[in-house]
Amino acid sequence: MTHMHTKDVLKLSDLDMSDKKVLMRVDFNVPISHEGESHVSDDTRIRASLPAIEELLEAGAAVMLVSHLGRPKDGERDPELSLAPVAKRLAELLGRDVPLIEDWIHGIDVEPGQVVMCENVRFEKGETEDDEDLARHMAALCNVYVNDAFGTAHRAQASTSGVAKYAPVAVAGPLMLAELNALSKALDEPARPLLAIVGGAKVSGKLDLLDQMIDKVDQLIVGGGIANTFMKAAGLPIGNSLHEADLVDSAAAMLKKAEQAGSEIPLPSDVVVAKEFSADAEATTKKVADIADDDLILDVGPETAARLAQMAGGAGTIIWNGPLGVFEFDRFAAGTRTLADAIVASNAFSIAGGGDTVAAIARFGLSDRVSYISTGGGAFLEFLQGDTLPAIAMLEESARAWAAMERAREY
Ligand SMILES: Nc1ncnc2c1ncn2[C@@H]1O[C@H](COP(=O)(O)OP(=O)(O)O)[C@@H](O)[C@H]1O
Ligand SMILES: O=C(OP(=O)(O)O)[C@H](O)COP(=O)(O)O
Repeated sequence: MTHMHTKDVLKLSDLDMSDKKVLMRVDFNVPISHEGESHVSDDTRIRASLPAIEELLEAGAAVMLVSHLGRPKDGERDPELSLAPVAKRLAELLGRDVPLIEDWIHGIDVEPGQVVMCENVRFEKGETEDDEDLARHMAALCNVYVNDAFGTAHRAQASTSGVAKYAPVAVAGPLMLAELNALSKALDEPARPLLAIVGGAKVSGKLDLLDQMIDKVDQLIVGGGIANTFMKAAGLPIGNSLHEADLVDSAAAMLKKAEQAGSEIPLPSDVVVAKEFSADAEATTKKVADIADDDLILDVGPETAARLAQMAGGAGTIIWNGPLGVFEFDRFAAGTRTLADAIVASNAFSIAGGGDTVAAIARFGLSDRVSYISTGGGAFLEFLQGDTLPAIAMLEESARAWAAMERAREY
């Protein structure tokens, strides 16, 4: 289905990293709990980056880590989105100090064999717009830029794209390469039927991808805010639930397209609703027709969950990004849990990814039973479309420039 020739990018072992200042983009956009002292509630993405960090430190590099966390307003410092809990967790995992640098864009003091964490890159104005000036500042911090952030490879932003243009050289990290290889292999000739499950809260980014996906997969299950948008498109009541009003028309067009292609997108017949978005809100299970104007749909109901679980049981390959409901609240976790149980009990090759999806699977204790856990969610959905991800395109460009320079040296 998709092919990635990893020879087209440079990797860590292609360069001498000793005494080099290395700026490495990682995806530490992890779930944070603010109950008690703020802490990382799922560290999968941090652990996945340890091999790259350790390899660089062993090679004698000075390591500066850059990541975003959440979606602060461009250039605004939201204390709830500080990477402080992440730096703390990373320090525990590495067994060494990891200072968090608040003001880093104009220069960082870091010695070979040392690692520092830069504060949330989305606190810097222009990051999400791939601002050239910001990208140049980031590039000026380093001798080598490494991109190991597969989870953010679908974003063309200053720290994932622009910086690679201006840094002396840009290379792919080991997690980035491992993810691309594993997903290419798994999705090359998938066992059929191929089932995709797309749920969660990032409706606008993901719903757009479904149109092409309908042509590639045999079955599609939607959940979370995406399912709500489809329900509205089908004329069903959704009360006050999360959805994307601007995309209702395109959801309606997709329902029609799927029906014509003979691959129905099943919509919930029952749901679990609440009157407020909170862990101890009263949970009521009802038929879709009974949803009231002030209801929030926070999970699928048991009848729907059983139907979706049955679909998972019959699949040859399952691709899953995005929980079916608000699994962080126990009362609204049953739908996601039922589906996760069915996925791991099936004979399908299962691929699951995304910050929250992976956290849900870990919460249910099922991580070891999914065939492949990816650190990417939206990134692997975009990878599925078959186009080169923007961050990878930049690494390829840098590798071409590097090769040209090597040839010129031989002249
Ligand atoms: N019906 C719903 N209403 C509001 N939020 C939802 C609903 N269903 C799921 N969610 C939320 O979606 C979030 C995950 O969405 P998303 O970021 O798209 O997934 P991922 O991080 O796995 O890619 C979870 O925090 C979950 O609570
Ligand atoms: O968590 C991420 O994506 P995911 O929710 O699809 O797993 C990435 O860090 C990208 O974050 P963004 O969607 O705010 O750019």
